[in-house]
Amino acid sequence: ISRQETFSNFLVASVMAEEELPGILILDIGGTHGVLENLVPLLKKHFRLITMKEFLENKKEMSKKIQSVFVFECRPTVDRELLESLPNLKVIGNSGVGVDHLDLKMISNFGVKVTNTPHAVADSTADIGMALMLASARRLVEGCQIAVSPDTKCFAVDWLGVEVTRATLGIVGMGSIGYKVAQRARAFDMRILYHNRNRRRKEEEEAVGAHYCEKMEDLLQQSDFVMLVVNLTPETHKLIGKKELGLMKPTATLINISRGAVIDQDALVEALQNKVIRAAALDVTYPEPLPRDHPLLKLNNIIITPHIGTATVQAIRMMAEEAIANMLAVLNGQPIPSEVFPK
Ligand SMILES: O=C(O)[C@H](O)CO
Repeated sequence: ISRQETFSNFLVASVMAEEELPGILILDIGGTHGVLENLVPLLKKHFRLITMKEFLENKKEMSKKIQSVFVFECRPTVDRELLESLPNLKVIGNSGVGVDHLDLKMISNFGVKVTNTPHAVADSTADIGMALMLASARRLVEGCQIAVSPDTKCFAVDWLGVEVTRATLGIVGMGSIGYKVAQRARAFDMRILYHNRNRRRKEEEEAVGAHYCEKMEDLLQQSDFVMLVVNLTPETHKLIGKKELGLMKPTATLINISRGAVIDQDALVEALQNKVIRAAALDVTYPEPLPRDHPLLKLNNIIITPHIGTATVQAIRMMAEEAIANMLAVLNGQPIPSEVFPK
């Protein structure tokens, strides 16, 4: 069954009056430039939307109606105070795959389920990984700056890039996003290595021509491009530090599309300053955004994008659809497509 079909099974337009629909509270990071507003009609088919303003103005009545919280854009968190004020809350639908901003144990102690959207994010996040790899390899950002500067020199040999084609890509974290990256990298004739907690099935490895490295060190030593696609957990916090950067080739590029805290940023600054590695391309940092005087922003062998892995018209909508399907499944007592559990 295609992803779209799976979602639409759950997306039966509601025939209930707005008053009878389960109440949903939306948490967002603000400044969404109308993106969230575009999702409102979709949410309204299945839920009675309760805005934060409405909730705060009439807490007593509103809090009883809220059965779901929709966490838009992965970063706002749900704290104990909010959980204590929502006695009928059953589910937190996170739009996005990463749930490191949520305290899963605490939430589960309130009897509330958490769901995420691994399917909806996979293509767009894999695309941003490829985009960062290509942009860094071919020095696209510098190229743009040179093209618009008054003393443009075409074919400047002092800023040559490197080729992605036939290079070795090491994927750290071969979940659904990592696998999509491998599928794309195959089209570039890349040699693909991967490191994962669990080895993928033989057929899956063969389909993309990926070789398993039991030890991450082996992958780091051999790769021209290392792409980080792991979830942020206590085990992956600062997974890449001074020692790991030191194992990489001086010509290698580090790409991060997972979470900023997977890299020890101080060690990365040092490695980039001392040319321990060639370059880095990051869609994620900590904090986000970085303070304007952060040393990473002063380097010229780095590209940083502001966590835009899922910032496409299609992904945002699919994330909302997948989150809605999850939340409705919880509320209707059906099997939950993507539930996340505390470790
Ligand atoms: O976790 C994810 O899916 C993305 O980071 C969403 O922003």
